[in-house]
Amino acid sequence: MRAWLFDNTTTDQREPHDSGVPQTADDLAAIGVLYWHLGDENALDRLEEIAKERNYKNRDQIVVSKEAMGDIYETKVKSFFEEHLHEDEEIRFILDGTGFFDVRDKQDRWIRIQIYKGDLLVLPAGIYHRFTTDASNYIKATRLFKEEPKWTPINRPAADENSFRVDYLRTLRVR
Ligand SMILES: CSCCC(=O)/C(O)=C/O
Ligand SMILES: [Fe+2]
Repeated sequence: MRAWLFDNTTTDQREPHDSGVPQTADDLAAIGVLYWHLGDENALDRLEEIAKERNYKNRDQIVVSKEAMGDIYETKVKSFFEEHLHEDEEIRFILDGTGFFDVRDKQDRWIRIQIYKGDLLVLPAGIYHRFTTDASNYIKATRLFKEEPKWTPINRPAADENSFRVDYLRTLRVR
């Protein structure tokens, strides 16, 4: 994982958009974003331990690529990049490839998080975020869920009064 403040330019979303201001795992933890690098050896055993500790009961796999998605790839990548939240954690273990998750910090700036094979990223319920593939146009991930998947993305600003959003902001003490 590597993270930085997004530069807010409007060129292709798949470019790094690196402002040159790095962000650390502690900066992410301050907004409730959890990160582990599970490595190559024993990564799956470690994933099972964390899934047990955190009660992640369900999972599936997703491949985001032109090859896997065909004609819907570009539409799908655009929809992942709409600013949204979920009423459950978004939990992704990266099996292969790379991509960018953008999350809003307390000052409403975008932090861009580049994720790699062996990374486990957990976004809390209620955080505004978006996802894009990078220039490689390929990522393969395990998606984990506490219960049945709650897929529905709730876009900003419609989600501003959502109770999961309000609760999340309370945990940050910004509301
Ligand atoms: C690397 S997983 C693809 C992105 C995704 O599943 C999602 O829900 C983004 O918000
Ligand atoms: Fe999402």
